[in-house]
Amino acid sequence: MPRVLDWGTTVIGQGGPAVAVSLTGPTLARTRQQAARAVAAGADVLELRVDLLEPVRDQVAGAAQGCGASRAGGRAQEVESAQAARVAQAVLEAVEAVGAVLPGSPGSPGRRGGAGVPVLLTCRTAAEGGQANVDDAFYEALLLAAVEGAAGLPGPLRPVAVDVELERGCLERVARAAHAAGIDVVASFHDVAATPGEAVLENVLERMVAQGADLAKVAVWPTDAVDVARLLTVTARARLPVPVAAMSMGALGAVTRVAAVFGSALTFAVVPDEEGRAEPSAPGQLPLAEVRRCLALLDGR
Ligand SMILES: O=C1C[C@@](O)(C(=O)O)C[C@@H](O)[C@@H]1O
Repeated sequence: MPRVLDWGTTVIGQGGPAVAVSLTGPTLARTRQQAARAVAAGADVLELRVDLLEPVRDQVAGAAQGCGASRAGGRAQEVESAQAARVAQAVLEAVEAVGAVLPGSPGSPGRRGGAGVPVLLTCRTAAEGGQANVDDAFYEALLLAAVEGAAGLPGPLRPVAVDVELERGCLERVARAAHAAGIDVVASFHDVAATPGEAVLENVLERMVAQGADLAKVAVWPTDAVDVARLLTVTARARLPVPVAAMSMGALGAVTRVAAVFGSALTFAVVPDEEGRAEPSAPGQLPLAEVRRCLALLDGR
């Protein structure tokens, strides 16, 4: 049996998939509204997609310029980590802004307690379909600075987990720092163009575990139903010591977001805004209420 993750009000890896809602901004005010709506709609996890937030993107854009100039001047590393620290500061301000609107849950004190719905901190890189156009060294420096800063936040404001892309090459080092800070690690693999073969997907999951993942997550693009079936097969067969989350993107893959029997421990849904507009963080995400209904219908127990 894989380990169960205790994320305060949410348990991952037990009793069907937890439902996450991504906060996509782009302004901090909008992010706060999205958080409040998602909580009211019953989200189990809030994913803060900082790569989509204007204040963070502004800092990243400034950093890219600074790094280009510093490379020419030969002080690349020093300037890069100073820039990463500045971006991390913008990330932490967003974390605090969201944490401040979450209702407290007096029954669950402690490190993962106070704030009710747990927050997953994600900075998705451009190569994986996100907006953070940073190189691998910068990505690592940013995550390390963000984790270090997050460790200093009061428990109720602290993200319960940080997302780390396997293919950016820093999972093991970021996992070590995150664990020292009491923060779990969601290892991610994204293929926004295709669904790799079974052996590749299995290898991805194994590498995630070997490098310190607490949750192993893959999101891939299907070109036909066989791709979707393959992802579900890999998910169902996975025998890992940690929970697995797997989703096939787009309309074709939507079934993977609502079919609990294959064993995915986490699914992503949207909560429409006051005008009924949904802002998915990836194609194929369905409204939270429908996801809950499908999960109950297709429960399989
Ligand atoms: O990794 C994932 C899954 C996802 O890509 C999806 O397909 O729902 C959405 C992302 O925001 C999240 O970080």
